[in-house]
Amino acid sequence: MIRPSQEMDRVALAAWSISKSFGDVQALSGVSIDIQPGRIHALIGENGAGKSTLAKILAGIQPADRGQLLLNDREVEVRDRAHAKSMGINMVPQQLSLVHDLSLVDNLLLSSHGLPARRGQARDLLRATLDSAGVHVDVDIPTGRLGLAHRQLGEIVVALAEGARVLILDEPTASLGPHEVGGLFAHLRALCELGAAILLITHRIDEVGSVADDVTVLSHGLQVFSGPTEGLDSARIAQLMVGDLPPARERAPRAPGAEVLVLDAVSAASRSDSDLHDVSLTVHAGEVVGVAGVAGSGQHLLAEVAVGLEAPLAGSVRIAGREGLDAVTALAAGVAWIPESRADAVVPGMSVGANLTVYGAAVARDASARVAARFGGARGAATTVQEQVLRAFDVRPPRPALAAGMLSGGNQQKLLVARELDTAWEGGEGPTLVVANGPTQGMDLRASQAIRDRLVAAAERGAGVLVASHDLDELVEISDRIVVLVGGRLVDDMPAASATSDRIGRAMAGLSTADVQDGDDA
Ligand SMILES: Nc1ncnc2c1ncn2[C@@H]1O[C@H](COP(=O)(O)OP(=O)(O)OP(=O)(O)O)[C@@H](O)[C@H]1O
Repeated sequence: MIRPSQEMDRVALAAWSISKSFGDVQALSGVSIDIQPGRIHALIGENGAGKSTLAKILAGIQPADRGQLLLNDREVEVRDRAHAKSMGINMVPQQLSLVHDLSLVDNLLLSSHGLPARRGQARDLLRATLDSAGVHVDVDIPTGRLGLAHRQLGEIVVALAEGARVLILDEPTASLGPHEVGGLFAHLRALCELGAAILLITHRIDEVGSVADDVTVLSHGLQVFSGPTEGLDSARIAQLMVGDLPPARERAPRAPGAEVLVLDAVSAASRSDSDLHDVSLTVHAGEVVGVAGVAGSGQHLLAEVAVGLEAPLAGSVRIAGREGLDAVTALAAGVAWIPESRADAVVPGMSVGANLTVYGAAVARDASARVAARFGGARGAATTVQEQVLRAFDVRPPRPALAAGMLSGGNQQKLLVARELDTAWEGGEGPTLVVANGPTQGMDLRASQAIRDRLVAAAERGAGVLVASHDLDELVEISDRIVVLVGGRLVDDMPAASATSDRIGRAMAGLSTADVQDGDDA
């Protein structure tokens, strides 16, 4: 539990009537927010609503076109990020900013521009912050070797070591499981009690009710609500955010077909996840297999093995009937790949249209395959076709010529899903196998539902679908079977009909599920 030993200076940050546009996109129009010390303020809204833009303005990363910022009721001009940090305002961005090859100590040296000036000082400062925070994270190993939850905490601890009093957290829980989320919130609440002011950007409505004291809801750059959460239930918050949702897609009955993915006694080694031990798993055509597990249980590595990005140390992997496929060949052969981090599959400097034509995972791993066209010339051809695909997947704005990095995080994810799951390109032929790791992370309610529907539709068209998610309700909704990973071993394999969040949760915790099966499911 984060327990700094001393009370912090109490800093209140407010923004009044902030507007910001990018070309003809009005990202924010007259938005106001009041972030008070000792309180957690949630900032929510659909993908592209303007949350990250507002957060970046508060943190001095981007200037507003109009509006005022007030620190403890005094108007301030936040010149840049370093200036914001000097006033105690710091932001942990959506894509974590720690350099993976560097330790927390070196990351602190890097981000604090030489203050502290020497490694020894930086280490002392971090250790003191960690000690007072009651968090145990190795400050000397490369942060890429830390689990995701520890990296997230590491970012926060680095921000605290830099003197943060107002902490802006852009979707810190998007890739964490329920257990890690609970731990993180306990830390945040403890920080609040010592006087920190916290702005929490999230898509998880349940978090707003359970952890936030205040909430601001944005929609299309406009503020539709700002005030205490007291008296607001989840349904009302969801309605404020996205209006009324269409019902989930009806499932058409389908019989499992041929084997499209077979892992036979696979063991594999990971740098940042659990190693896999003796994993055997088959996915058939027409079947959705869900993978559950607390963060770092091996689902990341399992997904990478399933698309040929990681070779097993022992055992065999057969993708679409072929053994020993590398990722580039597998992707070209009709495997759709939605990795855990969209940064591994969307190239921000390339246009949205060009991103529709490249290999996903190969982008990050293999520079020589960087612009390998997966669909020959067909995809590159017609801008109008690209526009149609972007609209079909609700990518906003649907402009092929825009650099992909200009899209909001959620819209980049929609772009990735469009590239991997759209079928129009290939004359209606969908992928043979879909491997998706956390496909709805950071997506709003409507977009999450649309992605789930697309995955089920892919299975209905005959693809085998392997999907890992921390959202257990999501797995129960779309899967035919759910397997559970604990420490890199498959410990359970249950038909969806007998899977409840409770039963999966017990299996994830390494508890017996037999009694749940008999009793609690009823
Ligand atoms: N640098 C930029 N250049 C052009 N447009 C931008 C830029 N940054 C943001 N936008 C646009 O501003 C709008 C708001 O984006 P923002 O990233 O703030 O949304 P968000 O609410 O954080 O979305 P998400 O939940 O998907 O992360 C979007 O339409 C986005 O495309």
